[in-house]
Amino acid sequence: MTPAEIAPKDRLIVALDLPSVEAAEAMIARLGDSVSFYKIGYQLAYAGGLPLIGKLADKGKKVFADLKMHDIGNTVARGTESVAKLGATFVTVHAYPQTMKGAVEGRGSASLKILAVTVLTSYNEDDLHAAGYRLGVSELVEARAQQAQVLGVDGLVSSPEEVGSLRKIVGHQMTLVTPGIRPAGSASGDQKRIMTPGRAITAGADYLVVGRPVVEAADPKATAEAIHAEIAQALGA
Ligand SMILES: O=C(O)c1cc(=O)[nH]c(=O)n1[C@@H]1O[C@H](COP(=O)(O)O)[C@@H](O)[C@H]1O
Repeated sequence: MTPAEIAPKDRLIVALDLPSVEAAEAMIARLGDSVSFYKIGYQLAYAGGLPLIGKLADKGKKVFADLKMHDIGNTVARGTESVAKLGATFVTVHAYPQTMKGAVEGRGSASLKILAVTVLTSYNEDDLHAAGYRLGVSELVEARAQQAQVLGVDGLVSSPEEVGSLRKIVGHQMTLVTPGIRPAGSASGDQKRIMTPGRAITAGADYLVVGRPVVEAADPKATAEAIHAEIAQALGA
């Protein structure tokens, strides 16, 4: 499937940032058919949530295993080899050359797609500087995207602010996934580089990751459906 063929509703990835498998299953039941793609990250994975990947896949849902791996190349390669057996569609690694190379090697011929996290959406220029980087956000995102592309990584995670320039660099060869999504009026929380769903899609994102605005909403299903409508409108679908 080319990116242009992804249905508006399948472009929303709901982050199951919840404290237990029970809480995640209750949220999945509330969202029902409205959500087709889920993300399992630190909070749920470390609370016993990894088997949910296979369970969701068996029900026809897609799962993004947001494990943000970063270690010596061999460890990342062997870890990716294990993740590839869980049934996930995407897995994240941090966009360091050895890490990305290890993940691509460990994935081998499996269908799992490797996404490289460029610069976290909670970081701005000052945060990068404090972490010891000399490049600014857009320069570092672009440099890492170029390295990821050369190493055979499948997609990039960035804020929607960088998606336009990333598209120019990687074309449609790589999948662009953007967290830092905030429907108009919702709290930004710890996110610093944010956009509304409609603007992120217009900027060129393939998939939007949304956590708290959906899972903490009074009506998560209605909120997810409103995001779908905004995505469809932005696509002119
Ligand atoms: O890899 C990610 O998904 C990710 C990368 C990034 O740069 N920023 C970011 O927020 N995320 C994840 O996306 C989700 C965003 O959640 P909310 O801020 O609650 O919408 C969280 O699960 C984060 O771990």
